[in-house]
Amino acid sequence: MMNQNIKIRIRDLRVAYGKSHVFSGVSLDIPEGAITAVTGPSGVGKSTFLFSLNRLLEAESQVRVSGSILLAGERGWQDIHAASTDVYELRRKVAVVFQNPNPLPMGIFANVALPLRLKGIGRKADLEERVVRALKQAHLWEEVGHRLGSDARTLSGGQQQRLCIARSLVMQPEVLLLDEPTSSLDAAAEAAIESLLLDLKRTCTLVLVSHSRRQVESLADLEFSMGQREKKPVFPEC
Ligand SMILES: Nc1ncnc2c1ncn2[C@@H]1O[C@H](COP(=O)(O)OP(=O)(O)OP(=O)(O)O)[C@@H](O)[C@H]1O
Repeated sequence: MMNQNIKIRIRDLRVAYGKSHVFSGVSLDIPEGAITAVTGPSGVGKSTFLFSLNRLLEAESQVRVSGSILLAGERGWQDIHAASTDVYELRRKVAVVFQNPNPLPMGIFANVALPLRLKGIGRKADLEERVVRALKQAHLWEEVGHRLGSDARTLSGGQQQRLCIARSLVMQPEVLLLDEPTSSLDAAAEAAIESLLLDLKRTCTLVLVSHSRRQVESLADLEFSMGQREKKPVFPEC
């Protein structure tokens, strides 16, 4: 049964790149401990919407975001755009997994341990305990536990994607944003990730951009379907 607590409350969200609006007036409650699928035609703004949820869009020049996004926490609602919000801490709580796996050119253990090391956690026993836990949560431990020093790029595509999920999980996020995480994978690797996502919703709130109707129907507790707006042509000056 779906937990009905709200984890993210979005009101009147609007995003534009320069003068071009991607979407406006988006209001949505994302339930805690559930999988919310974001669907819609190509170019409608699914990735843009997803990356607005942990302020990743701010890395883009010319982007304008308005409206409110509130994150539920132990001390009530946190406005993610408030001056008091630490953006690095926000991205620890609301982590992202991208479409293509992006392991760093280093060992399997080192990849997962990196966010901990960057945070100043360097004690060997702490690192080992947390990395093993994340690899187990990502359903990868059985396959890599005996070769933790191997270069992560020697893993298969599906294993690399689960490694990237482990690298996010090691910081114990509350929300995981997934941008078409299986689109570059074969059917077996896709099935492994899907079973992992179903497990993860026991500890995390998941927001999943997906183009696969089958995937949405088998995984999602809620679907947020973004509709295509009619766009007027804008010709460059010549
Ligand atoms: N950095 C950027 N600068 C300008 N326009 C951008 C930028 N990033 C995205 N856009 C535009 O914003 C719109 C939405 O893009 P977005 O990638 O969010 O769509 P999407 O629904 O995720 O697409 P797809 O399903 O193809 O991945 C598109 O028209 C795109 O061209």
